Amino acid sequence: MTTTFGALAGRALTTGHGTENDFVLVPDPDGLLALTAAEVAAVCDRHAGLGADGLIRVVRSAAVPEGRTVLAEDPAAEWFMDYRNADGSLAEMCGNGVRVFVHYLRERGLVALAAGETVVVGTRGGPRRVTFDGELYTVEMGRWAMPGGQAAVSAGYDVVVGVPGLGGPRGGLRVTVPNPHTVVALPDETELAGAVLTARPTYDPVPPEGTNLELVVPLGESGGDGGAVGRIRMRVLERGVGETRSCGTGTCAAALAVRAWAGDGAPDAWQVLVPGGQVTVRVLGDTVTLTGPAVLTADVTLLG
Ligand SMILES: N[C@@H](CCC[C@H](N)C(=O)O)C(=O)O
Repeated sequence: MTTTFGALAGRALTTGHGTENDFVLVPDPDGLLALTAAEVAAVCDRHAGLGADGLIRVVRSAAVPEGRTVLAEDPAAEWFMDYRNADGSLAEMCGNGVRVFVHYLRERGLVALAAGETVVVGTRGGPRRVTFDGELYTVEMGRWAMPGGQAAVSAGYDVVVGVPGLGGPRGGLRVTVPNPHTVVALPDETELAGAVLTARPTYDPVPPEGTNLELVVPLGESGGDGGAVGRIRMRVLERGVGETRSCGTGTCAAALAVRAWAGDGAPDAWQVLVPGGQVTVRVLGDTVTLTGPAVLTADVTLLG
């Protein structure tokens, strides 16, 4: 029986997760690996491979063209997160993955990052500043956008989404962070639980770059010393993966959509509850931050 791990066979890899959105980390500091989509899909396969929602190649920015583009914008971005979805497709950004990536760099001594310090890393979405507080990582996720603009927010939606199990089409709001998301609000957790995310949803119009889909239930707001905090329950269907237990960029999109729907006076801070845990999203004008945990689970070697 042969495997399809190709260049990844025999290599020392590490697994980890951020709120149970799980990844295989592949060290390739000098950018010598030419990974194919088939190899990535084989490693991420949950039955015939290691199993993961995505693969992250850990490479010096200077060693790959996309990393050199980031370095031109921010020379401090020594390391580049080369993120691939489980089907081998590329994505602009991974909010849970970037925390796990920085945790890996710190644990392996590839960056010095004490509590309270910040590191800049490269991603396809541009440079990202990540701060370690001694326990959690906060990622400055960059600029967000709603492609449908104020008209979509006022209407409440700019895409009609058909989700199996929901019994009829729903309105969705597009949000880019900068990868594409469509957020659909549901009235309660019973309806959320009834959505079937193993079957393909329909979109009208069809998003040209594909989309991640977040189903959200707003759970209200509570006051606190730092101001009001909103809470959201979320399930996610990731582009290039399937249903996952968390999606960092998706939690940002969810918070941004619910905040926009709530209108003036809505909180800037949001706790987003996902099947794999919870993260905090803070909206800072036209940018957003994401705070959450990162865990490494195993060092493994794939057999050839
Ligand atoms: N899980 C990620 C998002 C990964 C990329 C996404 N599937 C896409 O194709 O846009 C996250 O934590 O943000």
